[in-house]
Amino acid sequence: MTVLSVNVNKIAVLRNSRGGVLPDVVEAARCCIAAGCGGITVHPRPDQRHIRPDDVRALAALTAATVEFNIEGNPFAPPRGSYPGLSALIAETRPAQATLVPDGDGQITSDHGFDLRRDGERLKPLIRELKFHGCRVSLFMDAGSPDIELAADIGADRIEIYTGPYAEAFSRGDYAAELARCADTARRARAAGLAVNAGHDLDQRNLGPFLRALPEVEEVSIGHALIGEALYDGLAATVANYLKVIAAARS
Ligand SMILES: CC(=O)[C@@H](O)[C@H](O)COP(=O)(O)O
Ligand SMILES: NCC(=O)COP(=O)(O)O
Repeated sequence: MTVLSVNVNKIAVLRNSRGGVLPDVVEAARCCIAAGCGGITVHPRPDQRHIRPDDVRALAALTAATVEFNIEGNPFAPPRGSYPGLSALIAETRPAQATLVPDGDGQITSDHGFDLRRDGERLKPLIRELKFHGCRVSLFMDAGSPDIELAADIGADRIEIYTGPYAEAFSRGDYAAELARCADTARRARAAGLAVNAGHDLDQRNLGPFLRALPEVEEVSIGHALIGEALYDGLAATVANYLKVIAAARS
């Protein structure tokens, strides 16, 4: 069954907007876990616009005996202030999975995958180090990328298909081509011995068609839409709704 990993970045956005401690990121994660999600995801960024290093530490403790913890980030981003760098944070907290994403600070969100012909050799030792810390390593990749097989060559365990273009096409009602591109990317990944994750802008409407077309997907990480929908329907009920969408797609 495809695992739902809830990204709680947006809880931290709301918390940081007032400079206090509420809403509590750990309490939100606890609620998602109690509702049945199989993982918690965070994307601590050097500018600490939302998830901070102490959030990562607290969530690592919460998830240690419950569900998978997935930390996303750019492994090339240098330490800044209390942000120790992705590798240091992972060495300290030992998450089940590290998802490497080539984001810069100037981006409002993730909007592209790796160019492994440019960055593959630089990533190799970092992937080795993360695996030494016991992490499964996933690389954020564009659907249709020519570099999928390279991800396996440099030691990654999984790819995460960037589903932003699919979600955008779905919202336009013209998504067959993007979905086929994602499905072909998943097929190539599996043929190269990689497992397949997926994420970005997935929601309760576009998730079902996506999963039906990609039976290989091991994990979807979903945050922005889920937290937004939870403002209307409640967090536990929204997580339960996503689990129903996943179960229906896999039945
Ligand atoms: C890699 C990915 O698609 C998500 O983790 C996205 O980066 C979320 O980051 P924000 O919550 O900062 O938009
Ligand atoms: N890897 C994708 C993720 O963690 C959440 O992305 P989004 O649902 O916030 O767009």
